[in-house]
Amino acid sequence: MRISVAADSTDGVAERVVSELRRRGHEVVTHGALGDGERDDWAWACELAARDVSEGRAEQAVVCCWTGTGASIAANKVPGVRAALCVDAYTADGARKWNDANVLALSLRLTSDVVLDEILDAWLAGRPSTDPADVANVAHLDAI
Ligand SMILES: O=C(CO)[C@H](O)[C@H](O)COP(=O)(O)O
Repeated sequence: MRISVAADSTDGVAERVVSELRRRGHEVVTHGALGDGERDDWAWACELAARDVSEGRAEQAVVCCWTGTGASIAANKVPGVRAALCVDAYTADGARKWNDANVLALSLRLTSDVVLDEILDAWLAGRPSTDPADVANVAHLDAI
């Protein structure tokens, strides 16, 4: 899968996100501090990754900032993006299952290497629920 990754810093797990995704066989596009001379402020970097998803250049994205909050807010401003700030495997699994999230937001501060691996395992294995109530909730997001 083609996955766009953005971060406002290379602190913490940002570079590990890229290496882990590549190790698992994914094609990774990078933005912000991980990119090549792009503006690395979180709002700009995370917008670029979210636009990759929205405009079909990537199937999913991972956006990172110190708290993860700004990254998720920026990504969620982009039409068609459902970004979820995930702190563990449970929230990552739920984000894929119940929210059909297409952008994973991470806190560089909170996410240890071990927790990152668990989040990526759950996120990449996760599939959207086909329960009609879940499908209706996700469909309503476009109407809000
Ligand atoms: O968590 C963040 C935004 O939600 C940023 O990473 C945090 O504000 C630090 O940014 P900067 O290094 O530019 O001061």
